[in-house]
Order: sequence, then structure tokens, then C-alpha cells
Amino acid sequence: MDETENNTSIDSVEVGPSSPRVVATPRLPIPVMMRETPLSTKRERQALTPRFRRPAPRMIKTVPQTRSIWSVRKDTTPQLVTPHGPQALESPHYDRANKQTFFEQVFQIDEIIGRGSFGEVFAARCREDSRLYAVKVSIAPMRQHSMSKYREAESHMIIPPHKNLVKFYRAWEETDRLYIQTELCEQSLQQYCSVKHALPENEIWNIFVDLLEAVHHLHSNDMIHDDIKPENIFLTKHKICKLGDFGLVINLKNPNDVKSAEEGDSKYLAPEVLNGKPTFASDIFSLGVTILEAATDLDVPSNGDAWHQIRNGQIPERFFVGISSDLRVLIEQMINKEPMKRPTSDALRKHMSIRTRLDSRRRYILSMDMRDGFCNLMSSILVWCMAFLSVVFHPVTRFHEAINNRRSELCAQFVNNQQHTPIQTPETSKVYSESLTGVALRQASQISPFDFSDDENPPHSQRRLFTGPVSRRLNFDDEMEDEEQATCSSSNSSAIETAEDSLSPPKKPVIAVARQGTPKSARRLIPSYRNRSGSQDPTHHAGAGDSMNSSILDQERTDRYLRMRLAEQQLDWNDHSNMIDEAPPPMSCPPRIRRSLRDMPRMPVLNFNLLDEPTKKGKEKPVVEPAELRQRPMRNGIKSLRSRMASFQGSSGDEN
Ligand SMILES: Nc1ncnc2c1ncn2[C@@H]1O[C@H](COP(=O)(O)OP(=O)(O)OP(=O)(O)O)[C@@H](O)[C@H]1O
Ligand SMILES: [Mg+2]
Repeated sequence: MDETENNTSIDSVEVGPSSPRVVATPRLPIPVMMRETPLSTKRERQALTPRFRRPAPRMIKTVPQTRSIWSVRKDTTPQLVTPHGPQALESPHYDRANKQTFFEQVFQIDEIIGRGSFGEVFAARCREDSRLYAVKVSIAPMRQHSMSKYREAESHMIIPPHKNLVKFYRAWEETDRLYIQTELCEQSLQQYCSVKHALPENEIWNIFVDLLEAVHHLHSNDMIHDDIKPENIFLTKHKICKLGDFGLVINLKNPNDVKSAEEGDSKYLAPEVLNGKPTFASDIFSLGVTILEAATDLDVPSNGDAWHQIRNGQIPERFFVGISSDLRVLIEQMINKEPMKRPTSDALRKHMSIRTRLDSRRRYILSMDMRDGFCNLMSSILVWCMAFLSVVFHPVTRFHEAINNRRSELCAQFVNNQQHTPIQTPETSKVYSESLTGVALRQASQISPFDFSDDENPPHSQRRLFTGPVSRRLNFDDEMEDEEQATCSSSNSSAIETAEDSLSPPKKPVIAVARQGTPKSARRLIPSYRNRSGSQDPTHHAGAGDSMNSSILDQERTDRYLRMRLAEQQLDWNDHSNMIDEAPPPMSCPPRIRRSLRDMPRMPVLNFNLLDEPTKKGKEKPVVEPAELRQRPMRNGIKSLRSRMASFQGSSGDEN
């Protein structure tokens, strides 16, 4: 069967308009592929394997370490790993008293980005500089006296930094675990290839050039990576390749490293390493297989015939479809079975195809570095500016906040006040006035028997309900009655005394308290009583008889006053209890009643000046009482009160 025919008929896959390579890695019909070669692409393997399968157990390079007496460490403080031995690790964000580890205290963990045979890798933001890092944490506790326990960290820190190597920041040990803080990359090459499958050739060249630079840097520093593979190669957001994972790095200057050298991943392992030690040439072999995999989407075998087939250079033609001959030749040279025939990193850099790309790649990396540096600078300037402005405007914001708070307080007060004056309906007014009045009266009774507090500013509900009927309580028959009535009416909401209390002669302290609690208008009346009695006889100040007479008069007057007040309070209470009945009638009220109510007089205004300046007898101008009020039949309470007041007036006139 013609292989090319099959390719075109079955597996011509359009990658996309932007891709320079139109046809993706060819996919073969399974029988042909199985008959001719065990090698396949990763896309083909995916088609063969079921979608959902149990994940493979994690590969561990060495036997899991068991706890020994050496592993019981008393000191759990974090130790910084340095080339000169462990040192105390300090950070302004680390508190020894805190039970959390240094990693937990100093880093804000974002997510797990990878798991390897050695450890878990986290993306974490460092609280010291607010930048993101990759932190690799060893899975198994390390043996205390293991020679290689810090190997990865020590190797990484002694490698001179290079733009194509993952940057090392620091490593520390805490509670028998090793933490390695490195630069965070976007993804590994393996992740990138497994998504894209067929990479455009210029991307492959870029990867090749970057990795060659990294390997050359290591080799020129007498170091062998020994584990070059797509999982240990990382891509930045600018698609710059970086070599990482220096767990197996062999420092040729260190005899211990050479002695304890381990094999890397068998998929990328040079055949000579099976019977010998890793060399520079074995690194070139691993790099060759990695580029082959990226360019052809080859599913690299880890053992078996296919493994040998690659090492024998028997890779089918179809895998190289769409790949330039330059790239293909270089790959084939690098995966040569004979290590001596493989080109060195230096020789590769001098190859024409690579040399021309090296310069442009260097320029690109430099420009990206500058761009990143500029962006970092600008963002840090911006952050400083924002911090500065927030400090400068902090008082303003506080002031604004305080004003806002005050405003909302006042608003709340205003709203509350509004809520305290609900619209009165006949149903609600009684309950409302009772509760308010009840409280007011109870309070007043504790303070003083005379309370005028509500008189001058009665509650809104009462003000509204005191319409026609209230005015009837006032009697303006004559001055004295007017005085007394006015005095009494000013105590509308005073506390109710028992009959005995109010009728018994007033005690001095009570009067004193009454004076204190009396409003100005009422206070003016009290001297007028005194002046009246005093004005009868200008010489009454001296003499025991005079004083006796005046005290009797005082007593009488006080008695009368208290009786009147009691009657007035009784009327008040009647008014309170009848408040609903006395409310304005609804519109459905019969016209006859409505007319009678309309004719009722309005409440007159009290003129206290008349009381302050007592006029001579006979020349007194009686206060004008509305005719309707005089003619109207009065309630029993008011009638009796008026008769009593008339008698009081008569008696005082006799005295005069
Ligand atoms: N600096 C990094 N930036 C982004 N991802 C990373 C970084 N370091 C590691 N990873 C992710 O974590 C995974 C495992 O990391 P790494 O290879 O260092 O662990 P490992 O234990 O040495 O595994 P193995 O020995 O199998 O290579 C990587 O495949 C990669 O996906
Ligand atoms: Mg790794």
C-alpha cells in the first residue's frame, strides 16, 4: 500500500491559516503503522488509547525514604541552603512563634502547577516583593546525613545565571523538606507540545537555539544536565525557552557528583549511558531527541524495539514530512549512536542555520527583557504614586468619611422623628396618646406634682385633636377665673395627685419644687397672688396679726387653687379619654351636627399682660367671652368649677 496516498486520503489535517505548515504530522492507518514500524506520533497514540483511564502511578526515582533516627530533628527552624552550609533564614514576614512554616507565612500559595518524582511545584506570591515564583517542595522527608540532600539546590545555585536557564532565587530546608524558589514560567515544553502537536518550523528553530544556548552555557561551565527532556524545559509568556530541573546535574569539578551520577529519563537517554557515565555528548543526544519530538510529534518510546530503532537511526521518512533538510540533518547528527560523531554544543552554534538565528534570537530576548523591565518599572512607579496619593489624601478621605457618617446619623434622626409623628386616625390616636401621655405623666409624677413641660409644646397628635371641645374648658367669665383657669390650663399634662394629696395644705418643699418646674408664663401668676394680697394693705409686712392674716389668706388661696387644679385635671383626663369621640367628625356626619361644630368658637389667645397688671376694681375690663360659649350649656365639671371660682372671686372682692 502506498503510504503517501494514505496520508493524503486519511490524515491531512489543516492546522490553520496562520500556520506556515499546512499539513500537520501525518496520521497513518493503524494496520500499516503496526506492520511497518512500532513508532507512532503522540496524536496517533491518543487515538488508540481510551479517553478516560486510570492515571499512572507517580514515578519515583529512588526508593522512598524511611524515617531513621537521623530524621528526627528537634530544631525545625528554617535553614537557608548556601554553598557554604546552612544559615538561619530570616524574613520580616516570618514569625518563629507562629506554628506555620516559613513557606506558608512568607508566601501566598496560588496553585499547584506540577508534580514530579522529586516534589510538588507551587505557584506562590512572595509577600516580601509581591512577585510570583515557582516553589518546589520535596515530597519525602530528606535523610539528615544524605550526601545529596541539597544536591538540586546546590547545583542550581552554583550555575552562573543565564537567560535560557530557569532563574534560581533561594532554597531552604524546614521540617526535613527542601524548598527551592525559582522563576515562574508559563508552561513546560511538554505541555505546550501536547496541546499544539505540530509546531511551525520557525518555533522549532527558536526552541533549538534557546536550548542550545542553555546547554552550551552548562557545558562551558563543566556541567552536565543529564535530564534534558520536554518536562524540564519551560516556556515564558514570550515563548522563550528555559532549561530547568537541575536535580541530576553533574558538576565535573566535583568528584562526588561524578561518582553519584544517575541516569536521566530513559526516553531521552543516550545508549552509551546504559553502560557508562553521562557525558556532554549524552546531553546532546537528549537534546536531539527533544527537538525530534517537538518537530515530528513523535511519541518517544521508553524501551523496546522502537527505543533501539531511534538509536539506530531508523526513523521513517514520514515523520520528517514538512521539515527542512537543515533541521533534519542536525537532528540526525545529534541522535547518532556514536557519541564521538555527535556535534558538540560549540560546533552546533557555529552551524550556518543556527548562527544566523542566534543573533536575531539574542536581540529578541534582549528586547523582551527590556520591555519587561520597563513594564516592571512603570508598574512599581505607579504603585508608589498610588501609595503616595493614598497617604496624602488619607485625611481628606477620613474627613469625607466622617461627614458622611454624620450626615447619615442626622438623616436617621430625621427619619426617626418623622416616624414618631404618624398620621392620626381615630383608631390609633387613643393608643398613641395614651402611651405617650402615660409615660409623660408617670415621669412627671416622680419629679414634681407640677409639670408644664408638655403644655407649651404638646404632642402633635394632641394638638390636632384639641379642637372645638377643648376650648370649652376655658372660662373667661372674669379676670380671677381667667387667672385661675389660665394657671390650671397651663398644667394640662401635670401629674395626677390623689384627692387627699391635692386637698391637703401644701407643704413648703412641694411649692418650692413647683416653682422650679413652672414655666415662665405660669410663674408670673404666682407673684400676682402675692401682690394682690400685699396690695390690700401696704403695711402688712410688719406685725404678727398681719402675718397671721396673710398666712390665712395664703392658705385659703392655696386651697382654692389646688381644688381648682384637681377639677381641671379631672377635666383633662376626661378629655383624654374622650379624645377619639371629640375628634372632628367624618364627612358622613349629619349636616346638623357639622353645622353646630362649625359654629363653635376657636380657642382664644391668653393675654397674660392683663394678669400682670391688676386693674382697679370697677375699671376692670372683662375679658370678652364669646357669646356662644356663654350661652352653651356647660358640662357639669365646668359648671361647678365656675360656681366655685365665682365664690372665690366674691370672697376676694370682699377682702378687697
Ligand atoms: N519554574 C517553573 N515554572 C513553571 N512550571 C514549573 C516550574 N518548575 C516546575 N514546573 C512544573 O512542575 C513539573 C515538575 O517539576 P520538576 O520537573 O522540577 O519536578 P521533578 O520532581 O524534578 O520531576 P522529574 O524528576 O520527573 O523531572 C514540571 O513538569 C512543570 O510542569
Ligand atoms: Mg523534572
